[in-house]
Amino acid sequence: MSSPELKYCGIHSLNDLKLTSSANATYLGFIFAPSRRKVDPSEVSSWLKDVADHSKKLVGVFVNPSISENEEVLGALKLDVIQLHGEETVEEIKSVREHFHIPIWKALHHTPKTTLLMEKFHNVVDGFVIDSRVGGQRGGTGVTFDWSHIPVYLKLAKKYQKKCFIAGGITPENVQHLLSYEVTGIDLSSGIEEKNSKSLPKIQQLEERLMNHVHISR
Ligand SMILES: O=C(O)c1ccccc1N[C@@H]1O[C@H](COP(=O)(O)O)[C@@H](O)[C@H]1O
Repeated sequence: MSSPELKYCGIHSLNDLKLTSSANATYLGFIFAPSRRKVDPSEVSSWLKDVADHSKKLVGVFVNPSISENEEVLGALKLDVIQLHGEETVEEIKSVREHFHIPIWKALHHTPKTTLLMEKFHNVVDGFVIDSRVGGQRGGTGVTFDWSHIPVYLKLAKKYQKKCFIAGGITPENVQHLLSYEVTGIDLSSGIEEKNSKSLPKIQQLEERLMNHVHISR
């Protein structure tokens, strides 16, 4: 089994960026939507100049953005991926693709309709992020969904040759259980935070567990 791709999301300070840049995630995510983790693109751009390692892929998380909102962020920051975490339509996603020509991941909340939505969106996206639905919250909830549904999501993503990240409430404590589903991507924000900031001990604990799991599985 190969190691899942890792994304650390909700980086919202220079210190968060320093900690996550020197860790082992491939992707770092920034929230450009209403959230306590919302960041300003020009601020992120200045933080990036302060970190030694620029090799991470940068993901911008948006909720129902207008093209001009996307333009404002992409004008200040070179993003590698746009993550759409709202109720964007197929037509809106197509329009984002045509404007920006970078990979798009659609976040879908785990509900009885999620597989139908994967079928609906697969032609216009490069990947899916499956997250928990908690009331009206968009993401960053720190709550897991019923993981027994993960195999269905992975199978569908594989059929359509799309990336599939599992999000929502993943922590160093539960990641080993998650790995038993042979997930292809892990996306977490709250689970590596302490007092609302990214925590080095939590990142280290999570990565140790990921490494041990891969080692044991060989
Ligand atoms: O993190 C946020 O505040 C957020 C706000 C609006 C949309 C998405 C958001 N985060 C996404 O939520 C999951 C991670 O959540 P968790 O904290 O690990 O439970 C991830 O997809 C983030 O991109």
